[in-house]
Amino acid sequence: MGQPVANGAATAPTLGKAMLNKYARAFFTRVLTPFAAFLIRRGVSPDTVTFIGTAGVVAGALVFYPRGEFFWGTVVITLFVFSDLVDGNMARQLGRSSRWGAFLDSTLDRVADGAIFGGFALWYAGRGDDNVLCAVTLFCLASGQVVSYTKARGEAIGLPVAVNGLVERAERLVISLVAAGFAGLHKFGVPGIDVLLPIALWIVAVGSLVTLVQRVVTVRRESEEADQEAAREAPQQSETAS
Ligand SMILES: CCCCCCCC/C=C\CCCCCCCC(=O)OC[C@H](COP(=O)(O)O[C@@H]1[C@H](O)[C@H](OP(=O)(O)O)[C@@H](O)[C@H](O)[C@H]1O)OC(=O)CCCCCCC/C=C\CCCCCCCC
Ligand SMILES: Nc1ccn([C@@H]2O[C@H](COP(=O)(O)O)[C@@H](O)[C@H]2O)c(=O)n1
Ligand SMILES: [Mg+2]
Ligand SMILES: [Mg+2]
Repeated sequence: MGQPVANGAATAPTLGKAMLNKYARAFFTRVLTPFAAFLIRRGVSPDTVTFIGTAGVVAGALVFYPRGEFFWGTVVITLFVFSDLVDGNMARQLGRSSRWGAFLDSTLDRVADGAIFGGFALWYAGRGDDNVLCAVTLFCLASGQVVSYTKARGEAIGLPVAVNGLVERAERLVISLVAAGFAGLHKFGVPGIDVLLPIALWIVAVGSLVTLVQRVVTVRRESEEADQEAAREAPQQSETAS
């Protein structure tokens, strides 16, 4: 989120970036920039794209996934999820990247993620009938939200949080959605392929846990360094004042 950018190209420090955000974002920025420019010419605002994209993801996840329609759910979600890359691109082309936009983008990311993993959980709690996978899915949902929270809270207390970790949002989505899309082919007669979704959910669960530990350790180190720095500066300031 929120990286400083110019002409649609990310210029943020890449320290600690996970693989997709580091490499795929640049590619999709190039691909999606003409489409973002087209929407701007049609008078569409970045906020509209953010809202419509989220609504599409939520609808795709909650209409199809609880019924076990993983292929069609993933198709609908995939059509809308790239709006998350288009809205920021539009804001940057317009020179209108704003704090409000950053807040809206991140907040609605959490809503979309909740719907995707909530849709899987509803399936396993219902006709999918698997308590263990329901629990793993709920862990994916909760840990993904906490992983994002660690960064937001760390940054809110003035720390750089200079690590993104092993599995950030793009990885969580790509692993889960690609697996769900292929697993959905089971309904079209492809045998055995439905096992991909449970495998993906376990990978996302373990990866999110590792990422959470990476971020907590980083915030602890950064906050200790910041507190020590503040303690060193405090006596100097009182000497200057007296
Ligand atoms: C046989 C047929 C099967 C059909 C299968 C169809 C499969 C298609 C499947 C999936 C496509 C999935 C695409 C997912 C794309 C995700 C794009 C996206 O939204 O990325 C968002 C991400 C982060 O954006 P932000 O910076 O706006 O968000 C920040 C983030 O949420 C932070 O969270 P944290 O990481 O901390 O947990 C928050 O902290 C922060 O607040 C928030 O603002 O954007 C990126 O990272 C950019 C990279 C995107 C890379 C997309 C790669 C897509 C790659 C491949 C998809 C195609 C796969 C096709 C398979 C086809 C098989 C037939
Ligand atoms: N409605 C919006 C959405 C996003 N922004 C800005 O873009 C940044 C996120 O970029 P992505 O490529 O990850 O979408 C966000 O931090 C905002 O600066 C906006 O202004 N308005
Ligand atoms: Mg976005
Ligand atoms: Mg986003």
